Amino acid sequence: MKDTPTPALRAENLVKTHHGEGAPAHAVRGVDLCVRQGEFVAVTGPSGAGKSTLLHLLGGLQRPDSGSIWLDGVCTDDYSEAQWAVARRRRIGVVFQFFNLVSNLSVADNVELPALLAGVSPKRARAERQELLAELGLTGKERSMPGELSGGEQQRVALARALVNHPPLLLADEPAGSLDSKGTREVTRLLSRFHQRGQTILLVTHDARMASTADRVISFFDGRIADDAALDGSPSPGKGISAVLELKD
Ligand SMILES: Nc1ncnc2c1ncn2[C@@H]1O[C@H](COP(=O)(O)OP(=O)(O)OP(=O)(O)O)[C@@H](O)[C@H]1O
Repeated sequence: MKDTPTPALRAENLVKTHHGEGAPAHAVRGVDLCVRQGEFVAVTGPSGAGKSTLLHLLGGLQRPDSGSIWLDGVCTDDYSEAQWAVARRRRIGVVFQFFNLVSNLSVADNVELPALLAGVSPKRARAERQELLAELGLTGKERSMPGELSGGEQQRVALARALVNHPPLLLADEPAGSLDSKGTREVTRLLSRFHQRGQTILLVTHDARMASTADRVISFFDGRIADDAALDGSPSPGKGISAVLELKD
């Protein structure tokens, strides 16, 4: 019998309701998800569907009301904030729409920081940073401050920072959402390149062209997976729209 490889990420029956000023927002309403090692999954769907909330849950940036998440087969149910922080340093890279770089640190320091926090030697952190910045076309920008860079350059720095510790999983929340078409093409190309080298990626995007570069596109609607399609035509690994319609009947 063949062994099934451990998924990079698995979620079971995730539920999250936000309690803000108005009525509660049922952002994620019972999501099951499995992402294979090396898979590139895009999550699309209308504004307010719950995509960002899902990504925040998967990265431990928000806690689900119920449900479980496994990273590389390890259940995170009992993770403390500190354990999630360590996971985000070593196992999960995260990039956001607005880059979230530390504005008073240089490009080099922004990229090296997660490596140093993970206990990597300064020499090794410098070498990793140099290699990634070269790969991302940012050689010569090491001493620049984030505010001196274009949006596309800042997002490439954010990608370098997210990948400096070689995390097995990259979560990207609208990474091109504040970029022009050139910046969007750049980020799309880079994600594809990292994916081709084996990086597991979960990408939230409104951009259909960007989503089409993934192996698999999940359509999110009203807090649920409405469709889950492998783009190469192989059988879908998750629920399809029919399952959701059945659920609603
Ligand atoms: N911190 C919060 N407090 C209260 N409500 C929230 C919070 N975050 C999200 N929501 C609500 O939860 C729902 C899902 O939001 P979410 O940002 O996850 O959707 P989305 O699909 O990512 O939307 P967009 O594409 O516009 O970013 C929305 O109704 C939103 O208003």
